[in-house]
Amino acid sequence: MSSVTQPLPYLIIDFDSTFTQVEGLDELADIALQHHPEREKIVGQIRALTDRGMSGELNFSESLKQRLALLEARREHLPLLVAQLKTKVSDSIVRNRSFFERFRGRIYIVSSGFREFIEPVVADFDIAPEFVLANTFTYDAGGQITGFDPDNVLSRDGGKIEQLRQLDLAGDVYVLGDGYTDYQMREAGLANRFYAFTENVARAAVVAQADEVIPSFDEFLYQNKLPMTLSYPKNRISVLLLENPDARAAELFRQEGYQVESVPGGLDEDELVERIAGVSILGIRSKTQVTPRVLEAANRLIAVGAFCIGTNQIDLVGCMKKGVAVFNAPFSNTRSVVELALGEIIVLARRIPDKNPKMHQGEWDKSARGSFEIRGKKLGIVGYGNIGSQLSVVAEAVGMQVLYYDIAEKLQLGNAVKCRTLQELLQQADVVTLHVDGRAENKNLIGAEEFALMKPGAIFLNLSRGHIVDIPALADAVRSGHLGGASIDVFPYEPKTNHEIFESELRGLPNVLLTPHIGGSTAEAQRNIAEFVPERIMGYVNTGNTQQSVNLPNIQLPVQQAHRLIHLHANVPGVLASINNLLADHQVNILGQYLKTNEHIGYVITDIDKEYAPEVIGALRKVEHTIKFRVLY
Ligand SMILES: NC(=O)C1=CN([C@@H]2O[C@H](COP(=O)(O)OP(=O)(O)OC[C@H]3O[C@@H](n4cnc5c(N)ncnc54)[C@H](O)[C@@H]3O)[C@@H](O)[C@H]2O)C=CC1
Ligand SMILES: O=C(O)C(=O)COP(=O)(O)O
Repeated sequence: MSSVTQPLPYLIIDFDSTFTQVEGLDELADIALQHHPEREKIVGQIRALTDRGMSGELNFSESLKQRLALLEARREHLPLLVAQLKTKVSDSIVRNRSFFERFRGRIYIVSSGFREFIEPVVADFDIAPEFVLANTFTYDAGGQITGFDPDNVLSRDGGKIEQLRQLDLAGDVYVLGDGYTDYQMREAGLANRFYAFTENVARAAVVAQADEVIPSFDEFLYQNKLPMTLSYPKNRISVLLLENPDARAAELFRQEGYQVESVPGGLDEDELVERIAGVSILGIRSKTQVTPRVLEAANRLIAVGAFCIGTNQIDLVGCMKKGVAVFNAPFSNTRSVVELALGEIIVLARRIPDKNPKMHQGEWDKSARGSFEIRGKKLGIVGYGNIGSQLSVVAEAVGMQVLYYDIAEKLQLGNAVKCRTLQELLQQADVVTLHVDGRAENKNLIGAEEFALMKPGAIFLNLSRGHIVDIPALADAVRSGHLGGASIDVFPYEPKTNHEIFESELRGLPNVLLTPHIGGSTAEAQRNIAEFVPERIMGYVNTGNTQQSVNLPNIQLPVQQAHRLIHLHANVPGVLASINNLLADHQVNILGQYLKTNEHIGYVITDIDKEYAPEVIGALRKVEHTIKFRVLY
C-alpha cells in the first residue's frame, strides 16, 4: 500500500531499449530487409552503429544518418513495425501500466527514435502525442524513407539536451534511459537525477554515470515510494547457484527478473558463510552443506533449492525456524538412477570392470568364470521409495526376482516380496542395492556385520549416500573375495570440483565399478530439475504456495484475492488470534484464510481486501513470535 507523499517529478523516459526491449530502427531494418539477400549483414551493421551511437563512441547524428542510409525502409513497413514494438514493450513497463495512466501529464518520452512508431506504442499507456518528443522521417514521392527532418532538434548532436531545455519544466526532473544521450541531460544540469535502466541492455559507460542503476521500472518505483504493481521489485531478489545446475535454472530465474550469480563447483562452509549475506535464493546440489553457521550468516534468505533429490545436506529444521523454505526435485532424476543401477548390475554380473581395462591394455581374457545372467536372480532393494520401487518394476521386466526392505510400510509393486528385516534381505539376495535416504541415522547402515550376512559372491551397489556404507568394511569384503563385485557412486567425502583428486581405498579393487556421483547426471534429469525447482521457488515467492516444500507446512493456495498476507510464526498458542484481532481492530475485511502448522512453526495466509490503513502492515510485522511476514499484491 504505497502512497504518494510528494508530487511526482517529471519523468523523461527514453524509448528504444528502455520503454521497449529493442531498438526501433533495428526492428525496422529486420522488417524492411526481410527479402534482401544480404539482410543479416546489413542488420548487423545497423546494430553496430546503434551501439556505437548509444555508448557515446560515435556522434549521434552521424550514427543516425548512416543507419537510415542502410535501411531501405518504406512507409508501408511502419504499421508492421508498430505491431511488432507493441509486443516488445519492456516487461516492467507493461506490468506497471496503471502507473502511466495515473500520472498522465507528468511523463514524457524523449527519444532520438521516430514519432511515427513511438506515438502509437506509448498511446496504449495513455501517453498523449504532445508528450512524445522524437524525430520524424522524410520520404520520397514513392514512400521510401529517405532520412529525417533536419529541423527537429532531436536529430542533432546534443538534441535531447536542447529539447529538454525548450520544455522548460518547472520542478524536479528524473531521466530514465539506457543511452549516453539520456545521461547528458543530467550532465547539462537539466535533470535532477539520471537512472540507468538496465532491464534490456546495460552499457558500462552509461551505468558508470548513473545516480542509480535500475534493472527494472519496479525498482524505480520502489526507490521513490511510488505506487507499483508488484509488492517488491524482483530485481532485488538475488540468486546464488552452486554446483552447476543446468543452465535452464539461471535462465528461468533471470526471466523472472531475479539477479543470478553462479559459482562453478561447490563451496565449503567457510566460503558459503562468506558468500551468503544478501542472497535471497540459494541453489545447491548434493555437495553443499547448509549448516547452522551458514544460516546464521544468511540475512536475506527466502528459499533454498536443492537441485537434486536428497536434502540431508541441509539443516532443514534450522531453515524452518528461520522461515526459509526448502524445495527439491523429488522425482526428476529417479529414472536416471534406476537405469544406471540396472546397467551396473548387468555389468558387474559379467565382470566388465575387470575385463574392460585389460582390453585397453591389449589383454584378451575370454572366459565365463564368475559371470552370470541376471534373469531369475534375487535383487534385494534396501529403501523402497521412489527410486527403489521404480527399480523394482524395471528389474522384474528383465526377469529378476525382487525382495525389498523399507522401514516404512510401502506399496508392494508387481511380484516384489517384502522382507521384514534388513538381515532377511541380505541373506537371500544375489544383488543388494541401497536406495535409502541420507538421514543421519543411516550412517554405516551397512558395515562388516551386514557384508558377512550377504551370500558369497553377492553383488553390492550404493547409489544413495556415501555415509551409509562403512567403506573399509566394504573394501575388506571385496578383497577377501566374499563379495563378487560392487558398484559405488557416492562416497563419504566427494571432491568439491572436477579438479580435486578422488581418494578412496576402493580404488583398484577387483570387479569394483566406481562412478563420480553421476546417478542423476543425465541431460534429461538435469533439465527437468532445472525447471522443477525454480518453478516451485518462484511459485512460493509469488503466491506463498508451499506445496512440495520439504520443510514448511504444505499449503496449496487458491488464486490470490486482492492483497495476501503471508505470515510464518513460531507455533505457540495465540498467534492466529493475535493476527485476527489486529485485522478486526483495523476493520480489515478477510476474504480467505489458510493455516497449517507443524511442531515448530505455523504458516498462515490471509487474503484481504485492498482497502486498509497502511499501519496494519507495520502492526502485523510486530505480532509476537513472527518469523517472517510479507505482503503480496
Ligand atoms: N546417486 C545419485 O546421483 C542419486 C542419489 N540419490 C539418493 O537416493 C536416495 C533415495 O531417493 P528416493 O528413492 O527418491 O527417496 P525416497 O525418500 O522416495 O525413498 C527413500 C526410502 O528409504 C527408506 N529408508 C530410509 N531409511 C531406511 C533404512 N534405514 N532402512 C530401510 N529403508 C529406509 C524410506 O522409508 C524411503 O521409503 C535420495 O535420498 C538420495 O540420497 C537420489 C538421486 C540421485
Ligand atoms: O538427487 C540426489 O540426491 C543426488 O544425489 C544427485 O546429486 P547431484 O545433483 O548429482 O549432486
